Amino acid sequence: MKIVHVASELFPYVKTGGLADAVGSLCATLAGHGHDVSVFIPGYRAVVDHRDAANAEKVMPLKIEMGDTFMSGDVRMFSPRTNLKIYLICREEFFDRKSPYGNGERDYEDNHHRYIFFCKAVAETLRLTNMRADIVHAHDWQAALMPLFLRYAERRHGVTLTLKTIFTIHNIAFQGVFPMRSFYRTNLPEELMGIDGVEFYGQMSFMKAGILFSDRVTTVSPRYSREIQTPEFGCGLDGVVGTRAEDIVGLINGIDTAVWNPVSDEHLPARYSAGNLAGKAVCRAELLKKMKLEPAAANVPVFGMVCRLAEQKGVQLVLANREFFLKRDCRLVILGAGDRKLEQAVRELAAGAPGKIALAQKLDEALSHLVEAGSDFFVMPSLFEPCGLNQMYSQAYGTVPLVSSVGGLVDTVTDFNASPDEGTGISFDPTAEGLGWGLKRAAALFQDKVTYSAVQARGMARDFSWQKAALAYEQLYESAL
Ligand SMILES: Nc1ncnc2c1ncn2[C@@H]1O[C@H](COP(=O)(O)OP(=O)(O)O[C@H]2O[C@H](CO)[C@@H](O)[C@H](O)[C@H]2O)[C@@H](O)[C@H]1O
Repeated sequence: MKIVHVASELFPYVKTGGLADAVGSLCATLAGHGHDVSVFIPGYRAVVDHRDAANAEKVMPLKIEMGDTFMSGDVRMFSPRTNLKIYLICREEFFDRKSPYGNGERDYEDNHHRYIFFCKAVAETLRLTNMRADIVHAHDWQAALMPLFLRYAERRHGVTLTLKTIFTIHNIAFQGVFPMRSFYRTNLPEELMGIDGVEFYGQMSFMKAGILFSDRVTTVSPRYSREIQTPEFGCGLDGVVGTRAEDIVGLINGIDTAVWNPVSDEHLPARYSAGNLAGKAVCRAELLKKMKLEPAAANVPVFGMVCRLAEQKGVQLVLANREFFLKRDCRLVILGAGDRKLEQAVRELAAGAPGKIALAQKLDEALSHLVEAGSDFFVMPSLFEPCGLNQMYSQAYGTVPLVSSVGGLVDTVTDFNASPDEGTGISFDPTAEGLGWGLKRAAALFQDKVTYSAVQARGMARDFSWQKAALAYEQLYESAL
């Protein structure tokens, strides 16, 4: 199949979160299965500067209609492996910036123009290169206008650009909602400004367009596909999602076992497997040392957390349970950055318990591997979680995950109290009390080494590979065609 992916992030070129991992691994796996895969991403500074892009071929210049004006840019392409081509939509004014979406304090004010340009440029490239895709698969709000632009370009030019369009919701909390006055930049028919189009409470919603106008919609876990049809999790789009109930399917993400594998992980000071966990103890000691924490005896649990410091990730629930960490003999390592208030609160928590609690307030891919490997428990008390990746990394690394029972966390972690013979982790309600209860159960479990080892071993034996996960996408593409 000729498959085109359109996304704002792609590991290892640009990553702010799980979207990059998911798109990167899915595309690489599909290419490995023999499909002809092209991925379009914006030519952000980090991507253009990446060594793989150094010899990118200039495909063509672009002139994109943006309302009553034309904006120029260019398309570059490189191929990091057989069957996989990465296309960069470049326009310095839009994408040559330090980070993809904002300056850390606020989002860029022209994000709507940037991603309208991006999507239009992808449609134009497909047309001018005569790519004739079987499937165009767009991810999240930044690519959500793809189905509309493709179908209108086809109508306007009398061509077929793709047979089917797929839209994946990685996180419905980020919708790309902008003032309706930006609609004129799309050059789409005015009737689309209404309630049956992109209108969302008087504004324009990119994500709504993706949900309504793609041939199929997917979410990144079965549970989340049901949750977002309810007011509690739908972020105002539950009604819109409900209209596509027949066409929506939840496909669980996988993990890239070439990158996330304790047997071969190059970021670790020692490697290990389910059969020989000696290396895990080395990683644990190294993690504590690196984070300037006191060494911990074998019966003192090390809790790890890696995430965007955002409400979604339940950081405030950890803060609400500060007494647990302060009073018990344990260690807590948090790697994360994001919301300024949460950063400040976690910094204060760590400052109040030197030697016991540490925060690394940055994005650090290598350290994230060490936290996964060196912790005994991974803390993930998300308020909502479309899929979540770290709970899967944790199981692969023999680190027992503590997760709230929402979204993909329900689909990927089995609670050991509820299922003593199958449990791979600890789950609880997404509340401060829920996490408190989970932490107490973790502390008790850690003293029972036989049960802890059994839970750990079952997690390590699970197959979360993309080899398996990508099959579901291949079946979806085939059934859509
Ligand atoms: N400070 C830091 N340093 C290094 N690495 C860091 C980091 N902070 C986070 N990460 C990494 O970023 C990724 C986060 O992935 P998640 O899937 O858990 O969440 P995210 O909410 O970003 O993704 C959204 O999309 C994905 C993909 O579909 C869904 O799984 C998820 O539920 C949804 O919210 C992991 O690889 C993690 O290790």
